[in-house]
Amino acid sequence: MPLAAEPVEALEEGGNQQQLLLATKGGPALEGLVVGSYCHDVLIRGGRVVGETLGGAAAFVSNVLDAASPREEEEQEAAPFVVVSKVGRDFAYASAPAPARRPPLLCASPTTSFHAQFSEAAASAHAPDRELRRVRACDPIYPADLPDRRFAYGLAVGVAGEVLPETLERMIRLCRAVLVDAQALIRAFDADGAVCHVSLEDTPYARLLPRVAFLKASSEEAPYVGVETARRRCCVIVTEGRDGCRLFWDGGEARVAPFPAVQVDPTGAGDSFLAGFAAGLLWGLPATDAALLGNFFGAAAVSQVGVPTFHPKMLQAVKEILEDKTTKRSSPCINGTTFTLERSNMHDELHTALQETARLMSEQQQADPANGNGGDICST
Ligand SMILES: Nc1ncnc2c1ncn2[C@@H]1O[C@H](COP(=O)(O)OP(=O)(O)O)[C@@H](O)[C@H]1O
Ligand SMILES: O=P([O-])([O-])O[C@@H]1[C@@H](O)[C@H](O)[C@@H](O)[C@H](O)[C@@H]1O
Repeated sequence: MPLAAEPVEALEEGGNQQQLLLATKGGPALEGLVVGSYCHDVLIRGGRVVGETLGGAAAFVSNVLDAASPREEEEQEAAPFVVVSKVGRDFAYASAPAPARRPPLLCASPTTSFHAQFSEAAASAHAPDRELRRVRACDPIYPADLPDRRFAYGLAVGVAGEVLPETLERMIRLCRAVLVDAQALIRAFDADGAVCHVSLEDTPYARLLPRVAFLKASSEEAPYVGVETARRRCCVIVTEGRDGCRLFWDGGEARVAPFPAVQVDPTGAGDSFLAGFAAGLLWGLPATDAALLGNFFGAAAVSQVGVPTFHPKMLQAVKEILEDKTTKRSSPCINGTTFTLERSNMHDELHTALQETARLMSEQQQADPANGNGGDICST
């Protein structure tokens, strides 16, 4: 599959071309660009507020990229990626790890805020598990808000329509490969702020799809994406909650098995999936194998309320598995010229090894009363 970015020569707008070339030469080889705003999440069940947390795909994505990206020993602190995010002066989580590490741009408008209303009944695998209402919206992210330099990869992860079509286009110009969350493209909001969806084909984003590498949608969003049309333009990944995910491309498809999890809060599962998937590509895995890492971090996300904290032992185990199973760390697919989509012959081994880690972590978490989760937010 060809990559999305345009040649460096095309980067004349908005900056000095020579500077751009220098920045690319001197910068980290696998620097990423994450575009989407942090937000406030209020979790509500039965008319009662049961949680208030940092939200926004950018927060969940940063958390997983920092945890799972391949890194040299001396880069322990933070993985090489930039976050372009906007919040208002009311932002309540400036000292949380993700915003503290990569501070958002401050705006006069308030921080984007969502109310997530969970149904009283336990969610089934594919039924919507929550109703989302956007109660406040921060400014959009404009093309001029993005840094003037090249990136190995970009993640377009808006939650409230903040990634404008022209901003996505600019990302495609700056990044060698762009991964997009469909929720950044097809969300609309009714008069009350309730999230609804529009058909991707009817949006200005549709024409950009052939220049996108991967488009991720939840099974609720998939009908609005139009998988059969979209798969002819880029690789489409449909996440299916506790059932894992499927990949669709022009001429092939694959199902990728899930990992065990005790769900306490489904918020951020899709975001964490996408970041785990991107990390898998950075490790040099083919897309179908990288989706295993997506499923792993999606499962880890639902096991905690809000942005999850990963146990260092779990991360060490995952890193050892990836070091053992990947051979191409020095030339990851995301930095090459094409993507391999089909599963490798060690797909099942990788699943088994990660599953063992997921099972151990899940058991530890259930046994540990200090994990602070206090029960399942999304069901009674
Ligand atoms: N209950 C669960 N058990 C295990 N894995 C889960 C569970 N819920 C979600 N996941 C993982 O997270 C991914 C994204 O979840 P999904 O619910 O499909 O996305 P979204 O949060 O966008 O609605 C899934 O593909 C799966 O890998
Ligand atoms: O749960 P998920 O679909 O991965 O992503 C979520 C968004 O849908 C939601 O709008 C936002 O408020 C959450 O913080 C989270 O980013």
